[in-house]
Amino acid sequence: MMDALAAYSWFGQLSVLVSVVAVCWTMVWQNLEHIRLQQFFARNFNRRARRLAAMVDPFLSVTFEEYEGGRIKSSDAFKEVRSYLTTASTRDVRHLRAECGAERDAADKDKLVLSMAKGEEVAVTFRGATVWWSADSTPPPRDAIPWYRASRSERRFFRLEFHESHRDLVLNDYIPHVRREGRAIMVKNRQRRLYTNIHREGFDDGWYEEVWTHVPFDHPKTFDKLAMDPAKKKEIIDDLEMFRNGKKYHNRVGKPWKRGYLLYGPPGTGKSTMVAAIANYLDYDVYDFELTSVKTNTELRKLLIETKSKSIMVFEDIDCSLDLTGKRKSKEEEDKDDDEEKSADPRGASKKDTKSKVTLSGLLNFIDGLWSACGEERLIVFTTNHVEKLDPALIRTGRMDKKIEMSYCDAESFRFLARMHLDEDVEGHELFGVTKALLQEVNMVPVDVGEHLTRKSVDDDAGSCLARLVMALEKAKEEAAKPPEALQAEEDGKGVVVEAKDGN
Ligand SMILES: Nc1ncnc2c1ncn2[C@@H]1O[C@H](COP(=O)(O)OP(=O)(O)OP(=O)(O)O)[C@@H](O)[C@H]1O
Ligand SMILES: [Mg+2]
Repeated sequence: MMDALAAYSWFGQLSVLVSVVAVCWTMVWQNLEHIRLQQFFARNFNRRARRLAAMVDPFLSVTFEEYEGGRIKSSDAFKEVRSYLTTASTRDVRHLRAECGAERDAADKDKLVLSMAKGEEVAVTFRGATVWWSADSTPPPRDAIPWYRASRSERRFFRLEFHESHRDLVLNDYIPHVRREGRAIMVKNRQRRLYTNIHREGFDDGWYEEVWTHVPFDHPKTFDKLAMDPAKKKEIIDDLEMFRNGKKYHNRVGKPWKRGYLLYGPPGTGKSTMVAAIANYLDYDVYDFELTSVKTNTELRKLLIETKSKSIMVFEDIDCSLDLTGKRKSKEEEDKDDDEEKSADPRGASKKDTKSKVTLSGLLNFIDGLWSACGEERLIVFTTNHVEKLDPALIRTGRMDKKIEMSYCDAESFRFLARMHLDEDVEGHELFGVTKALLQEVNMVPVDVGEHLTRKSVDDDAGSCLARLVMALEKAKEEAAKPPEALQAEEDGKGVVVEAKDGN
């Protein structure tokens, strides 16, 4: 009994002692050196845990995700890795993805650009070290923003795995090497594209919607096939050259690297052709904005975000696409319009829904608002037949930096077109001088001059083509002499642009 009591009292003292030590320890831990002590223990524990992990799994990995951070633009590193793997992966991988590449010559026509498919893995040896690449994806987040394409698609990524002993080699040398190689392959395989924002029926499966659809861009027109004043042509080429090499300049003055071109003139004077020549000269993609298919300013901005650098954004016949003749609407007026449309009779809804609500201010913001600075090296080109209809704000310097008038065929352009279409020097021909003289008196657009100079049968030669052109010009001259009402009626019937020169 005594022993039991003694043991009980001993345990009681021990528990008091333990409690005191615990309280003291807590005080010391929390108040005195607690930060350093915690770090000391944590460090020691982590180091041991890492050593243990390294013994079990000595491999490290780097992930290259398609969309980083805010997921607004796909990552350059991802694209570079994908291109790099087109060559690195094709030998060992069993499942490949095939895409068409650039067609530089006939031999390239049948070639495909191959890359590894999802779920595949490939080993690559770099300076004696073996690394492994794999391609995979994760499903999109449940809270994806419904309208935003990138957030609705699966999140693709490449994973690079390597042994810990190659850490410095991989991070300092191999990854930069992959990026360089990837960029070089991208340039080699790049196929220029013509994009349109007109949606294709049945292509939006409700899950993955592209705002732009594209076809390969292979327009044959170049500057040396475009008839215009040689000095003017040189000026444009010089301007494009300065723009292309203007990275440093734009950085220095703090300007977004973009430039606006306004091409104006009568139908058939080569405005669209000039866009093709510029795209071919700069080797840029072309985004053809069909504004009548863009329903709101937000949609217009979305299209802008999805365009790539080194591209031309074209707005053809801008005066027809939007009502730009009126003054800019105030915010209240725009809101009122919105409310009216929302409360509109449902029977009229389909008609209202198809109407573009892009406003002038939306377009002005597109050209030089904050969002216009995302991406670089981009030309914005407007074409119009009626420059006088455009709001001055739209074409002021800074928005449209270069204004190019495309005009009727003059003597120099005629010489150029005759040589190009007839493939021979016709300056010595007796009808050459006659045609030149008639072109001084009558306005004819290059498309019509070219059409008359085109051989229509195997029996056609330079003489018969020139004779046809002379006849057309003489007819036009006669028509020009008629009263304006009669002339208008005939023009409407023919659809050919013929115009009397001033004073004739
Ligand atoms: N200056 C030119 N040099 C060479 N070809 C030309 C020129 N102008 C027009 N053409 C030829 O005429 C055709 C029509 O030209 P284009 O479509 O570029 O005219 P446009 O000014 O854009 O007309 P629109 O205002 O109706 O859109 C093209 O096939 C083009 O080859
Ligand atoms: Mg055109």
